[in-house]
Order: sequence, then structure tokens, then C-alpha cells
Amino acid sequence: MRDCSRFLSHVVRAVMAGPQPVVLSGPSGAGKSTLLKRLLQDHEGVFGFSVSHTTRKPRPREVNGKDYHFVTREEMQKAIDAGEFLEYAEFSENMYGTSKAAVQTVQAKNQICILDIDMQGVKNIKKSELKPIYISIHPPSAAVLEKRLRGRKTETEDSLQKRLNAAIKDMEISKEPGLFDVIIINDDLEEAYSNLKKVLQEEILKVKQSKNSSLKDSS
Ligand SMILES: Nc1nc2c(ncn2[C@@H]2O[C@H](COP(=O)(O)OP(=O)(O)O)[C@@H](O)[C@H]2O)c(=O)[nH]1
Ligand SMILES: Nc1ncnc2c1ncn2[C@@H]1O[C@H](COP(=O)(O)OP(=O)(O)O)[C@@H](O)[C@H]1O
Repeated sequence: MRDCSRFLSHVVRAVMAGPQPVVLSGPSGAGKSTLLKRLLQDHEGVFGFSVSHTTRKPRPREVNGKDYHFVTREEMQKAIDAGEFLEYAEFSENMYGTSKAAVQTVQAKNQICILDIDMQGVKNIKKSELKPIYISIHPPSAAVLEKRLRGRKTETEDSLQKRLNAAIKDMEISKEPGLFDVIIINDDLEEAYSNLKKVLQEEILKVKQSKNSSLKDSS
């Protein structure tokens, strides 16, 4: 009986939490933002981006509250100390973190929550209750990654080198069995996007069906 109620409480929690979240990881410059922006645009109302906090400076065209919550190190540390973060990490001399509120905001809308996080974030989320689908986006080679990062024109030589060093380490770690559910090579963008959609097809369908049935219920 106790087992049964425990099982039911798991089910209730799973239903209340909404669709299964998605973690997109992979080296800086692999194409995570490009792919996820497209996913969000093409599936309006299905996906919601978990807006992280960071201490790095905004890039041109980045919007506070949409791309990131841009904060000072003091503000971020205070919020971490107050237990407001699901995970956080130091990357290339800046802090990054997923607040509990960022994920809850998306889940409250019954959308698939997408987290764009680094490898330390992946390892910490593994210890949490979130249970997402783990996807790693890889470039076809280190040389292509460097070319793309340089082409993006967002980095100084110093931050570019830090990203490339982290990339080499992270791509090795991501081959660890069981760490990622899927690794997608982003060589041709169309092909990578189509592979990403295939992996998420089932969850997309579930969200669309649940939205349709709640529309019918309310009419
Ligand atoms: N752990 C963790 N990593 C994050 C978070 N937000 C972003 N990142 C990662 O931080 C790294 C740097 O991100 P960013 O400065 O936007 O550079 P970009 O990846 O080169 O566009 C990337 O690997 C992101 O996936 C977060 O909330 N938590
Ligand atoms: N398949 C691809 N082919 C060529 N360029 C790409 C491809 N995917 C992404 N890019 C470019 O590479 C750069 C890095 O992509 P971005 O999405 O910013 O990576 P990330 O978010 O993983 O750091 C951007 O300038 C983007 O336009």
C-alpha cells in the first residue's frame, strides 16, 4: 500500500512538473543558441527557454531577461547563498547559473523547458530532480569550432582561447557512456536541426496534444 502511494506521488509530481525538460550542452561555438532559437521560433508555445543568470557582459543584441539575466558577481552570490539556484558554474572567468524560478516559469506554462548549460551544469543537474533529456551539440572538428567562434566576433583572443580549451576537454568528457542521451554533430545546420527535431518529436507531440485537449475542454 505504501509502495502504491509512493508510486502515485511520483506520478502526480511528474504530471504537475509538465513535459520533460531538455538540456542542450556542448562546446561554446558548437551552435546551441542557433539551433535553440530556431526551435523556439518554429514551435511557438511548445518550448520555453530557461533564462540563466550570468556575470558576463551582454553582447550586442542580447536582451536582459531574455537571453540572460545579467547580474553582478555580488548579486549572483547572494542569490546562490539564498538557495535560489538549481545549479551554477564558473566558466571562462564568469558565473552562470539556472535559477529554480527560471525553470518553474517555463514549467508553469506547460512548455518543454530548454536549458543551455555547460558540462559542470550537466553534472550538477544529474544530481537534481529535473530528469531532462540530455543532448550534446558538437562541431564537426576543433578547427571548424575555432573558425565559427572567430566568425561570431563576440570574443577577445583571451576568452576565445579559454572557450577552445574548455571545448576540447568537454568533447572528451561527453563521450562518457550514459552522460548524454544523444550527441548531434552540427556540420550542416539543416541536417543538425532536423536531427534535433527528430529527437524531440515525441515530447513536441505530447505538448501539442495536451494543448489541443485543454482547448477542447475549455470550449
Ligand atoms: N552551468 C551553466 N552553464 C551555463 C548557463 N548558462 C549558460 N551556460 C554555459 O556557459 C557557457 C558560456 O555561455 P556564453 O557566455 O553565452 O557563450 P557561448 O556559449 O559561446 O555563446 C556555455 O557553455 C553555456 O552553455 C547556466 O545557467 N549554467
Ligand atoms: N551548421 C553551422 N554552419 C555554419 N555556421 C554555424 C553553424 N551553426 C552555427 N553556426 C555559427 O557558428 C557561430 C556559433 O554558434 P552559436 O549558436 O553562437 O554557438 P553556441 O551557442 O553553441 O556557443 C555563430 O556565428 C553561428 O551563426
